Amino acid sequence: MRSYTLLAPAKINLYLEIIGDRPDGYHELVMIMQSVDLCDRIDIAASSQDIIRVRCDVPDLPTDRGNLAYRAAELMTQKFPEAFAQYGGVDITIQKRIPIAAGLAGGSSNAAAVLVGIDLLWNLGLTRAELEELAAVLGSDIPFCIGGGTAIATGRGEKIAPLKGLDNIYIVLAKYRSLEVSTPWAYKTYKQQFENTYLRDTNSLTERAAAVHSGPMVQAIVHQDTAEIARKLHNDLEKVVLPAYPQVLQLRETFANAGVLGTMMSGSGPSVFAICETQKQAEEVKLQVLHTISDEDLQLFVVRSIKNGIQVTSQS
Ligand SMILES: C[C@](O)(CO)[C@H](O)COP(=O)(O)OP(=O)(O)OC[C@H]1O[C@@H](n2ccc(N)nc2=O)[C@H](O)[C@@H]1O
Ligand SMILES: Nc1ncnc2c1ncn2[C@@H]1O[C@H](COP(=O)(O)OP(=O)(O)OP(=O)(O)O)[C@@H](O)[C@H]1O
Repeated sequence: MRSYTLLAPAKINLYLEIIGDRPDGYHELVMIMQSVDLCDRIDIAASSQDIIRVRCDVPDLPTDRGNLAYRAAELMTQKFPEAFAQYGGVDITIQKRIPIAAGLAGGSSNAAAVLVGIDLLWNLGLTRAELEELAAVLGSDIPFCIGGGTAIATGRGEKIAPLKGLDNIYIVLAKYRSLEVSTPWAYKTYKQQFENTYLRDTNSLTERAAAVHSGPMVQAIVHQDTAEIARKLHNDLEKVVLPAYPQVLQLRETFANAGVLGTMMSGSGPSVFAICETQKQAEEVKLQVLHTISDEDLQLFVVRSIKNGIQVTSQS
């Protein structure tokens, strides 16, 4: 039976601006996404049974349709019934390293890895654009996770324009294990408070996205100017999450006091990341934050920006 091992990286949002809402209940966004080298491992193997089976080393995570990896495999069986009939089912094994419900797109990245893995397993030869289109059916963050690296994401987050990849930037990620923030809650609360700022016509939305595309954050990325990137970090969802979750605010302040180049919440939280000058500083900041907030519930990781999304590491 053929099998593939894939690495599914986490993402952070260097920039997240909510510019409008949509008839489908989602929001119009302009985001700048960045993959980091904190990865889950996904093993995908052809199965002698005509079923999808998901196994995961985190017992709390569902292994049925509640798991995004399962749903990605199910989508492939629906879209490519002939290949499913020819090759049979799939066994998916997930080893989690990315904190769950963290704003780091862990589940999204797992789903992206399953799409890429089944494309290989079934010899479908799908293009990046075709994989992104399938990914968008499953979730807004999943298309980015396919190609990863550094990219602008617009629409509800599913339209991806790659940017020049950043050379090693060292980042500290922090998350309280037991703290979760609901993404629908964050967007709903933002709408309740800031709907008056939403752009209403297509031209204004396009113009705003174009302005971000030629704006200071993208310029900083083009020039690989880490300090400037760190100064231009932005996330509109902080406006609703920080007041409601004092622990997230405390992480932001603790990082800032540790002298990092810049710090921001990722996605809808509750993870907070900090951009550091060097790997050495990142390691020191991690220790300093662990010392300042002496809480066993707090997880910290030193990670590095990477230029790729889903990667195949071995096949047999
Ligand atoms: C916060 C981010 O992680 C930033 O990258 C994403 O915007 C969220 O991406 P995601 O988790 O893949 O989101 P989805 O699974 O597509 O949507 C979850 C929920 O978030 C809200 N949502 C999401 C994306 C978007 N552009 N507008 C929204 O309002 C909707 O209530 C939706 O029901
Ligand atoms: N393979 C998976 N890995 C992690 N969570 C999953 C997975 N499949 C389903 N989930 C569910 O999805 C929810 C969100 O988890 P996930 O780790 O993807 O959040 P996130 O990092 O906030 O995602 P995003 O940044 O895309 O909003 C969790 O409540 C979890 O139960």
